[in-house]
Amino acid sequence: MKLLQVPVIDISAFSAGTAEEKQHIARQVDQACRDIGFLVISGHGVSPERIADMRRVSRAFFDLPHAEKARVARPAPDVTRGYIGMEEESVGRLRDANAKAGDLNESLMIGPVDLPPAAYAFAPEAGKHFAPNLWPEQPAELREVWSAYYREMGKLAQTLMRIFALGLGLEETFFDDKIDRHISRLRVRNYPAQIAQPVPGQIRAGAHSDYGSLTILAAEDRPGGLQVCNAEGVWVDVPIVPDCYIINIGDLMARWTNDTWVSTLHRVVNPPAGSGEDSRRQSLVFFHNPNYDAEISCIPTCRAEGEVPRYQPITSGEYLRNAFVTTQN
Ligand SMILES: O=C(O)CCC(=O)C(=O)O
Ligand SMILES: [Fe+2]
Repeated sequence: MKLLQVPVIDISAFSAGTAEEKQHIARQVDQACRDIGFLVISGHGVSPERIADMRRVSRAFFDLPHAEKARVARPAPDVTRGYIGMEEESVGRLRDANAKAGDLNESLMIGPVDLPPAAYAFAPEAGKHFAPNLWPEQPAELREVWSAYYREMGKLAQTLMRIFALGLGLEETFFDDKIDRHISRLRVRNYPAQIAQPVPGQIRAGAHSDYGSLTILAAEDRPGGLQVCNAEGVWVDVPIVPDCYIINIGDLMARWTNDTWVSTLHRVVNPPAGSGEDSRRQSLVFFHNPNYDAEISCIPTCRAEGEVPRYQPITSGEYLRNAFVTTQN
């Protein structure tokens, strides 16, 4: 039986657990990634204070006047840094070229906070993946709080990639050297309360799949939330469990696994009309991406002997650049 709802999985025993405990976690994660592409994790080890700090400084940023936020506006469509205003993006465009309505959220985004050696970070093949971050002047503590969170997400992603490796029948460390210079992005999305009615077809975030290896999302339980399209084509709500993260895999991971795992369509719907101020919602989203030069070619355990892989090898950096430029208005 395929999972049709997003499962909650406790990963706390992974780091110091027995081989059997690790396998148990990895098998549950493998099933979630095969069937629905999403899971909720408890026992991730990130402190509630760290998450609360992120929420607080990010909210203060979004409360600034537009002109102040625009000082760190994203410099170009393929430079995934800085501020993107309301309706400046339509994430639905990656799957549907006709998705025109702008998404009803604004966001701020950073990339790596600790650079590898310059010869690697600024090699021609690196493209803009190590472009400098654009730090707002206010609130003054944002830089420190976001940097610490970025580092912590990098560590949690490594643990998750180890669980993934075991789940895929690989050595636990299979992904380690492919993600040790990861080009991940941390993005906070602010979904303002909806006072005016959206135009027909316009929602908080259009139906899309994520691009990279995995996403770590701290969402809020507010009217107008996250839904995923399950294997029967039904939109189901993702449960918001206190102190848990929502994890999903992205297109690059699906490709890596030869579509053994699914990168699932998801969207953020509008709150019911009249929800008022209570419907303001903030998401902390960490998009984990492998090193730009990691070759994404069919993982050996993901195809039968003699079977031809579905996709050509491609580097992570090239794959991601193509995805970024498709969705910007
Ligand atoms: O805000 C959310 O719950 C999801 C956001 C999302 O899907 C994304 O940023 O890719
Ligand atoms: Fe997403």
